[in-house]
Amino acid sequence: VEDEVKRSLVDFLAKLSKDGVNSGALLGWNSSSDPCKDRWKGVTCDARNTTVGKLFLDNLGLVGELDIGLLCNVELLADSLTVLHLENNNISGGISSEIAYCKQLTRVHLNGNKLYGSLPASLSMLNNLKILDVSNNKFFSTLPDLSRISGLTVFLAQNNAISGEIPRFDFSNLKQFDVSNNNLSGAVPDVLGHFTTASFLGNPELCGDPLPNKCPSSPQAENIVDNSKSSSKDQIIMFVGYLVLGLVFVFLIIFILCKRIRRKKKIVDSLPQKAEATEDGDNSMYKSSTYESLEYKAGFSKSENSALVSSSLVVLTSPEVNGLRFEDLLKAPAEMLGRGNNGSVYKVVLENRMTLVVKRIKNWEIASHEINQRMRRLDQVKHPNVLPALAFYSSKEEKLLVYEYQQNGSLFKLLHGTHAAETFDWASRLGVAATLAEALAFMHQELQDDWIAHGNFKSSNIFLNKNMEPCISEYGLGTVTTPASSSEAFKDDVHGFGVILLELLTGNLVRHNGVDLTDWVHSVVREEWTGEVFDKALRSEYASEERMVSLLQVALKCVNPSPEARPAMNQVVVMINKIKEEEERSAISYEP
Ligand SMILES: Nc1ncnc2c1ncn2[C@@H]1O[C@H](COP(=O)(O)OP(=O)(O)OP(=O)(O)O)[C@@H](O)[C@H]1O
Repeated sequence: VEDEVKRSLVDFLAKLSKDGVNSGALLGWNSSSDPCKDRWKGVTCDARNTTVGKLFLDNLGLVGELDIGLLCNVELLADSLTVLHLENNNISGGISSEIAYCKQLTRVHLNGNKLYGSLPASLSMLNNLKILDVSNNKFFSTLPDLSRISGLTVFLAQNNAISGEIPRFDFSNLKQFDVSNNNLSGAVPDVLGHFTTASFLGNPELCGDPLPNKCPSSPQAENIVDNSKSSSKDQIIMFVGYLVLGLVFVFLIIFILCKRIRRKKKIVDSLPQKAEATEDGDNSMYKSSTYESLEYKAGFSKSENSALVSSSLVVLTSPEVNGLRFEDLLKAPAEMLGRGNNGSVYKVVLENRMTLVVKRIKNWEIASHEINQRMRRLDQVKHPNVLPALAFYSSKEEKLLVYEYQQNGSLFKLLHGTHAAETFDWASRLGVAATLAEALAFMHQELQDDWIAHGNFKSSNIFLNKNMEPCISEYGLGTVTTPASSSEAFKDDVHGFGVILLELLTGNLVRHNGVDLTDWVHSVVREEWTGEVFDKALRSEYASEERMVSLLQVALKCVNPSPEARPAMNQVVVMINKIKEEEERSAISYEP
């Protein structure tokens, strides 16, 4: 490490003493040694020990003035420093605008000090910043506009004295945001439902959703109503203008309503007797005045329709749908749930209250007779954690699959939804991983010789059943039909399983801000900072960190870029069960 870097680090720490003693001496920082080779405490270097990457100086009781300039004005250090941790000390002073020169910073943790002044606008130049924690300090003045930093996922500034309005933030990307207990004022921006009252409380002059107090009507609007100075002529013109606009609007609504009622009447007339039979099931769609049939929703044309005759729907062996006819499906009220890569998905409520999901597959490049064969084979292989197809239809023009509707949603939603993660603890996540591994291994073993892999194994295809157990859906909808390509497809499933493990461990999306989850985890682990990958919601469960690391290792084996190097699913089961046993043993030994 260059002398200039050493000197600036020593000078930086010289301004921060511990119990009146130069903390440099305590941590072994002196210009005559090397921060990397001589392992200065709190310093992490690159793999070749030539540049300083991270400073961890948390909880050291450091007292003195923060001088960011000493770090960021030295080009060699500014170009390599990615992490600055100074949490929970007694440091005072402010953040100087020179912080912008430390362009590589990704994490800045300054919480729990006595820092004051304003947060400099130059923070917005830190393009790589992911986490900025300045909470529990004495910062005042206004918040800087950080909306340009697209990768910012955590912004914490609670418990300061910051004033002014909340500037723009990219709330769609932020995972944590807290500005509670400050002096902020004005309206809370649209947080897209990502954050609750807790993030904004304790700012008496802040108003609007999600806070309970509404904002007063805007001064502009008040002006229009109250402005006694505006001439009466202007007022008359404005009044007439509003009146005309209002009338046009009312006519437009009446016109649209009439059109809708006429259209709905046509559909209702074509439906069989219904709502009475659906007393306590999911009959909301029947009762709703806006439902439309699957036939209408999916837009089956008349010519196609005549080909869709009841005898052509193949009902598989599940007793729940015995005697289901195609007409029943087509006439049942339907709601589109989404459009995936392979086609559209509809929720359909039958007359007998059963709620089904109909998946309409586009461009499934498999011959109809092969689909027939495959679905019948899949029907013979039952596992409690695999959702079976209940029925299917396959013609040249249309391919439909019918599943039972799962009202508890997907694993994807559980992990990444608004109220995600907090209640999804480590033991449950490990349980989900073990159950899925066993179910997938079972299916692989049974269907190896039929060359039927899952084909699209991902968290949005895993659902939680009535008992909140994970169930694999859409097994066997891939396009593989040869033994050679099937072995690759089985390995793709293992990769998909590895990615699900990474989602369970990190709580992150498969692709976030253009960064692939697997690449990100690899890069963090390579830098020997494995603890950072785990979901914040799991970090309180320190006792289990060893098992989390073990599960991470299993995940990394599964996502190995080379398919041959990935383990088979039955090997994965053995590895995960071992981790589960260790977890159970440690849980017992922790019991009082
Ligand atoms: N059996 C089911 N029960 C409840 N919801 C379902 C069921 N199957 C699918 N869905 C929901 O329907 C929507 C669309 O499903 P789809 O499978 O097309 O999406 P996807 O998994 O993102 O894409 P694809 O599987 O085509 O790659 C999703 O919101 C999904 O949660």
